[in-house]
Amino acid sequence: MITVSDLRKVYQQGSKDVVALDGVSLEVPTGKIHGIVGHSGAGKSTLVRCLTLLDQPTSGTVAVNGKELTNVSAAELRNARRRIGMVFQHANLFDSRTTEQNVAYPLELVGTPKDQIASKVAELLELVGLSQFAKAYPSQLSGGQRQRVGIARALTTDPDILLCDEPTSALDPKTTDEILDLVKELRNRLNITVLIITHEMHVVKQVCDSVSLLAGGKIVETGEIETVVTNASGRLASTLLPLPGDAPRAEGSGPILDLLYTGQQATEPVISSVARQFNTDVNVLAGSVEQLGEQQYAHLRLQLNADADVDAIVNHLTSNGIAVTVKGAK
Ligand SMILES: Nc1ncnc2c1ncn2[C@@H]1O[C@H](COP(=O)(O)OP(=O)(O)OP(=O)(O)O)[C@@H](O)[C@H]1O
Repeated sequence: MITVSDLRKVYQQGSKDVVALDGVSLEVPTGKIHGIVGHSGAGKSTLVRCLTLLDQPTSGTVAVNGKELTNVSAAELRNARRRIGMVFQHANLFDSRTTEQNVAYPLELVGTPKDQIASKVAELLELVGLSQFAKAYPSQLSGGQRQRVGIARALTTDPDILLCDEPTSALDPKTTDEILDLVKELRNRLNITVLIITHEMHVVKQVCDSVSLLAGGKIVETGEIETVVTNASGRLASTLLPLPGDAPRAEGSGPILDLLYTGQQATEPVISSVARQFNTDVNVLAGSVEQLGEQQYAHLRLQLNADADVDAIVNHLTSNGIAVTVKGAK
């Protein structure tokens, strides 16, 4: 488990203070995969640097399994850093080292005996599916394979947390999915806690149990995927489950409703039940149905008859667990 409490980072730029992190608090339980998304300048890189203790936060704490990593002595810093394994956008491998030598590097740095290094490296290469590439050099590996080496290297210290900073941003869609599948498999096998910093919503959809939106150095929205996707007033719902951009324009003056809901409700005949019970036509203006993790989610934009009883219909839908926003009539 990682617990971030009221983390602040203020940089000095000349006489000006730049508040890069403005009271970030976050708790990710053991074995969960949490995504952190945000636009450029939101504070993602600063958060990564503070979590990996490369940068000292101005205030606030970071704790792994209840043990505080911030404010440790210089002597303890190295051990504290080992609790968090780091995966970067580019694997940053040594070109002159083979796969196994790259993975061995962090263990050599701390003087691990050679036989222990050999068995640990073999175990990790097996885990990431690269045993047959142990003697290959980075130039002989694909981008996805290089990222697997980076992941194996991040696991050499048996970290409690795997912190992945834009891990798939340099990869094509197929390789992205393979790496995300690997991250999920590692979580399942090692029960490791994973934090993924990303600007790709696909990553969140594919692999995350929960997500936070970072903006202006603050977490402005956070929660389990199911909660944020069906929170009609949140910013993440429409980003995770956008309607097609070329949705047909509404015609007439009938009210327009946006519906967000999950698998359980998706199996109910929502549209026909509204039409039947409330005696209105229901025109589907746009729709998006997606599988996120194990669940199916739907986002529908409907137009009703001008004289439809909107309040009663909204009540009916919300009592069935569907989040509804009335977009007004056009
Ligand atoms: N060393 C620094 N000195 C001064 N200001 C900084 C420093 N590092 C970051 N900042 C500022 O802090 C804010 C957050 O920057 P940060 O790099 O963390 O954002 P980001 O979300 O990672 O953006 P990107 O996705 O573009 O990398 C920005 O306003 C940035 O200018």
